Amino acid sequence: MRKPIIAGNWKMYKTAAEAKAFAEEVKTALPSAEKVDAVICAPALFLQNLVESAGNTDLKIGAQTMHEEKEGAFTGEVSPVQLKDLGVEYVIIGHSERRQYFNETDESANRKVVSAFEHGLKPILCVGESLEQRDSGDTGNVVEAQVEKGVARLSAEQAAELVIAYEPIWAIGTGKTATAEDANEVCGIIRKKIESLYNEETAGAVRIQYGGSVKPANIEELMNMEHIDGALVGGASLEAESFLKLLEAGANA
Ligand SMILES: O=C(CO)COP(=O)(O)O
Repeated sequence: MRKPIIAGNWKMYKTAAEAKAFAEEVKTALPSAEKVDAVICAPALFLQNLVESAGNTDLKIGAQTMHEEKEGAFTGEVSPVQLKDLGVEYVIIGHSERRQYFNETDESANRKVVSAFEHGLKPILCVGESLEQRDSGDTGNVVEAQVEKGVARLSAEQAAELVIAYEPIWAIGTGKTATAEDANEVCGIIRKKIESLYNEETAGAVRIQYGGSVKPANIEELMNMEHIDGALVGGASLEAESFLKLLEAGANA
């Protein structure tokens, strides 16, 4: 049985005061950590304060990206060692917005995933097709290739610990959600790919999230699907009340 994982991706939203108020509200109302992993991936600026606000509650804090090197002359970047040092636990890698606007590739995502594991962070690797790729029937091939390149050099134990987020690009921030069946089908393709690259046990352990316009109104249906183990949520993770509803749905799945 895979434990559901609900992660909020705040992207470039909120002020420090808003971030703190969110954590203070959410941390007192979390469902049991035995039932769901609750993660907020915040702008790097707020990570330290959020880790402090979350304290020893079950609210886990994640970054939205990181550099692959542990240190160096990389102006503006944040290293995995720095994140780990703050008490950050998760890191989103290869989000489609990073791929689109910041030239990230499957290869750079792979280097970051490997580095995250090396430095004791839990990576959430994002994959997903564009509308054009979906319309031309390429979804399966595109996502399989992203997964294969993304997990290169990972051991079976690491792959089993990985979280993969399937986020169809056309569903992000558009209000368009993949149907639960379509999302489940692609998450199933991802799981099969992990099985072919590793083994059945690893494929059975890897957690696969769906992301793209997830909200309290549609999460239950998504979470009922066999291969969907959680959600990576943008807009609907910004308000405490909405995030708590998503966590509740995750805990009850
Ligand atoms: O990109 C996303 C999460 O990483 C999805 O964003 P929305 O939930 O706002 O569509």
